[in-house]
Amino acid sequence: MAQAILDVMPGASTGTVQVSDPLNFWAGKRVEPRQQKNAEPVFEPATGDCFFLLGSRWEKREKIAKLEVINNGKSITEALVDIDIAWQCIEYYAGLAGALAGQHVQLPGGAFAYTRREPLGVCVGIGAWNYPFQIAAWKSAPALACGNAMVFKPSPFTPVTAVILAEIYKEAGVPDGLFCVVQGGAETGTILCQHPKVAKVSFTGSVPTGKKVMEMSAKGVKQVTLELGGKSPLIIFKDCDLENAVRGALMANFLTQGQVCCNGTRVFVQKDIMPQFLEEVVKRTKAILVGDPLLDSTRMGALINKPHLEKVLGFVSQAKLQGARVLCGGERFVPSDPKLVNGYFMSPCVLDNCRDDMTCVKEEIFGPVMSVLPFDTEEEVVQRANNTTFGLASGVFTRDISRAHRVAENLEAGTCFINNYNISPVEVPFGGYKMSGFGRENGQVTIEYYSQLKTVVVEMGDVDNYF
Ligand SMILES: NC(=O)C1=CN([C@@H]2O[C@H](COP(=O)(O)OP(=O)(O)OC[C@H]3O[C@@H](n4cnc5c(N)ncnc54)[C@H](O)[C@@H]3O)[C@@H](O)[C@H]2O)C=CC1
Ligand SMILES: C[N+](C)(C)CCCC(=O)O
Repeated sequence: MAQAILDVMPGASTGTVQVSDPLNFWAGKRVEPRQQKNAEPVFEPATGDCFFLLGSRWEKREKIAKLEVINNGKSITEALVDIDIAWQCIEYYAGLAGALAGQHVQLPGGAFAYTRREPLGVCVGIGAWNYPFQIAAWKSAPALACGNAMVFKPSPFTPVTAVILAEIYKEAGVPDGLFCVVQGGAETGTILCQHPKVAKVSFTGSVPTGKKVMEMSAKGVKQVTLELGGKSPLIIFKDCDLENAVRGALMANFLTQGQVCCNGTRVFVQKDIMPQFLEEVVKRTKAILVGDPLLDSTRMGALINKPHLEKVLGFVSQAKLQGARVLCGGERFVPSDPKLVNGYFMSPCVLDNCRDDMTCVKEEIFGPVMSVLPFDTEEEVVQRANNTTFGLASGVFTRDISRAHRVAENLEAGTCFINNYNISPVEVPFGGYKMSGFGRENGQVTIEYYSQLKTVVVEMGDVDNYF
């Protein structure tokens, strides 16, 4: 089954593919053309081509990415990466499915026990709108690999691409009902969390909703994974490679229009290098091309909706009132293309003169707004970095290897990036400390969150009876 799912995931072409094709994850392997296995190809009348059964995987990748752009507003460049991360995730858990194993435990007198890793049953996935396809893959791939069924509810703001994932699974031969998508908002989510036949809920979203999901799940003693918000620190020491630190700060703040839970939005910069850092980061931020997210040249698309754009702009206004200085951006952006004039675009913003007690530094903005804060010493910055109820991610830029690992150890966060930020290889666990949630996605450990362990105890002799 896992192999069948991979056969229809985007990324690789059908037929024999060239080893030299760096974009092809099946490089060098023979992949059976899908139409040989399925006699009923589905044609797309609008374009005349056959999307799911005949189009090369490479074309599918592009089409799903375009749908994700329309779904979410992020740039096509980022959407393509999201689709790649999704198939990599499915490939990874497809591989792990065959590696699920128990333990054999020898007991006295020839008796022994063994453990079996068993599915939980029906798992519910509830997604946020910022990575719609990727979140659906991050939740469903380990769930299905562990033998569970999943009912997935995307955010009502981004209902489209989770359905495409369901179609891919179906085409691969996943039985009806094993991965279902239900649409809806809070009411639908509530029904799913309260349903007596649901064994587990994996939720990605805000802290307030996460608390509700946990409360509802507690009533049915359901397992929960919570991937919630963040206000992550990025610490830049004066001994860093400044060029890379600036790149890291941009990666930490401006992906998906800044609507990323693990973003490093509190950028602590050691005072000695503050002027150089600000000059470079502002220059680079001003150069970010905002506009039509379907164009290859665009680097930042539109925010998710009008109320959210207004909320983010409101954070910038409040920051100004509280004494922050806007070094660039922070305004509604109207592209010259007439068809985009009503879009929810804003110019990416760098705030200087920030203090730890400002709202922009304390609260999750979930938009393209970087707050820069000066610091003097390592001890001081670690204490300030940890002074938050969140704990999703963190980052440190330094050339001092001892310092890097010492800081990583002392930061209260589920991830610490050293000399990089916001990369997410499927092999490594992702999840929060403190109010950013618990449980993990990605990595081998996620198997633990989608399976349960049965112990089987085997007696080889007589029963030792006390009565
Ligand atoms: N840690 C992580 O991996 C991520 C966390 N987030 C967080 O998500 C937030 C933004 O996403 P939103 O979609 O606005 O969050 P949200 O919490 O409003 O909604 C998330 C999902 O929960 C559903 N929902 C809403 N009320 C519910 C209820 N009472 N019961 C069950 N489900 C319910 C929504 O329909 C949606 O599918 C940000 O705060 C961000 O930090 C976003 C992406 C990733
Ligand atoms: C892919 N990455 C690391 C940029 C973000 C993933 C977490 C999220 O869903 O916001």
